Amino acid sequence: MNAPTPNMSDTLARILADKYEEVRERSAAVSLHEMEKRAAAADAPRDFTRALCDAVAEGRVGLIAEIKRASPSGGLIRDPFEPATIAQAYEKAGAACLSVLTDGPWFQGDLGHMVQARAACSLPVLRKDFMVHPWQVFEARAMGADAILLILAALSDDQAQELEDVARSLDMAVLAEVHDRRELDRALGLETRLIGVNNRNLKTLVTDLGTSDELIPLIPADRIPVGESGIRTPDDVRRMCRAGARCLLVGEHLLRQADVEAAARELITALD
Ligand SMILES: O=P(O)(O)OC[C@@H](O)[C@@H](O)c1c[nH]c2ccccc12
Repeated sequence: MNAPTPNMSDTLARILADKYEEVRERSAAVSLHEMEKRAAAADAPRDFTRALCDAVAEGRVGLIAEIKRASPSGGLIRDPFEPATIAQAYEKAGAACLSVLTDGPWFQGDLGHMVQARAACSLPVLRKDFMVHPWQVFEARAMGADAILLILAALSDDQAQELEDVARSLDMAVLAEVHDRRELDRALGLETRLIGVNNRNLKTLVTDLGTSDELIPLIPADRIPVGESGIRTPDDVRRMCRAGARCLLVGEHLLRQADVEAAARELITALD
């Protein structure tokens, strides 16, 4: 388990260097075998992909609403920060799924936030973290996660395949995230139908909705495109929809509003 060589001006590389270290420490404290047992004993997963498809079939935006306290680009985003209350607001607004940041050093996230959010509602929940080792996938399921994110820019083909296989063996959904054509081609080699196009470049942290305009039309019809990051307005939602994505992952804009529920509803109903 070797971290890619960090180029210190590259944010993703720096995050990954910390993540490999974290996984090394945590998997020394709890063995892979023990984590597998905990995953097998967890509550049944909620169907993440189905929740998105149902929303779209009903004419809504399939919103994956994100819960995070902070981010490297946005700084402290919400304070006070109450994952359970936010989860309930998103559910009331009609969100299809949740995404909860669990990375500590860079997002002030915690697996506890995910546990609190999931317990407070009936929505399927994605563990948003930098997954590099099967141990983390078992840990995610053990703590209740219904889906994981696989960031192609952070993984070799073999790693992505191995992590997808573990997730599938646990009946979890996989959101494969890309931000250029090469990564898209690699993601299409996986079995998952959920292909996320991240408008944020994880090296520079700059967002550009043009990334979705370019890549979403290239996604085959048997997959489910998800537009990710930098989406703020009903116009942005319609733009993603014109590109071909009716499923969207939105965080910062919603979390900066006093009335999270109204803000989520505004985006979910933007196609009406
Ligand atoms: O807060 P935003 O700009 O609405 O973006 C949400 C989500 O797409 C973003 O948090 C994200 C997408 N891919 C990631 C990978 C790691 C960390 C975070 C992310």
